[in-house]
Amino acid sequence: MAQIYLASRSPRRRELLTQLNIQYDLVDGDIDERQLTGESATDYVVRLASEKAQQGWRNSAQDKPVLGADTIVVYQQQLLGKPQSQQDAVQTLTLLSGNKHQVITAIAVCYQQSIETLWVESDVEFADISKDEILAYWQTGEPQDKAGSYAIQGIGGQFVKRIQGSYSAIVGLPLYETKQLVHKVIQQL
Ligand SMILES: Cc1cn([C@H]2C[C@H](O)[C@@H](COP(=O)(O)OP(=O)(O)OP(=O)(O)O)O2)c(=O)[nH]c1=O
Repeated sequence: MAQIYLASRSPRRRELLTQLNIQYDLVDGDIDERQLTGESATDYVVRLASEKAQQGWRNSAQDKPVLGADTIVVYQQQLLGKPQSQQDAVQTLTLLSGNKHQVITAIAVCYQQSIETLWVESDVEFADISKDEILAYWQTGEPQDKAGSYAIQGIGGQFVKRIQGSYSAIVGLPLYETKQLVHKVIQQL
């Protein structure tokens, strides 16, 4: 029997949750992901995770907690989302090349009127990457649905020199923190 609902389309999040041995059913948590004017990166990512969990709650049978999550990539206060085009991805990866950026993942667990949230920030340092490498990477199809136009768990892993923080959070769900938060909410039921 499932213990929670997961409000996510992301195959990475499903795999990470399976790693925790948490049984889940899927529910639709689609929301409008636009950033509000003046909203900080952390406020934004926490709000999106919360809205996904709340939307999931509305779409569920409302008999189990709902987990939602969101991941963003930030370079010098600038939010680098999923690429809209090849040009967009080239621009993003050119900014990340040879520099350090942050990946922030927020999770939210919603049950009835209450919601618990947390966020995890990691630093990622990229090697220098050439325009040719960026173009070849775009051709693999991997950057398309990834925040910051790369996947550390895939081919993009070769661009990463160093990380400080949580590897699983960069992929999409911080394993340690997710386990703590889900168990805390389940115990309160
Ligand atoms: C930086 C980075 C991001 N990503 C992914 C994780 C997220 O799936 C995605 C960020 O987009 P999100 O909007 O957080 O998630 P999503 O749209 O894929 O899924 P859902 O909203 O349904 O839960 O980028 C990686 O897979 N690897 C990485 O190294």
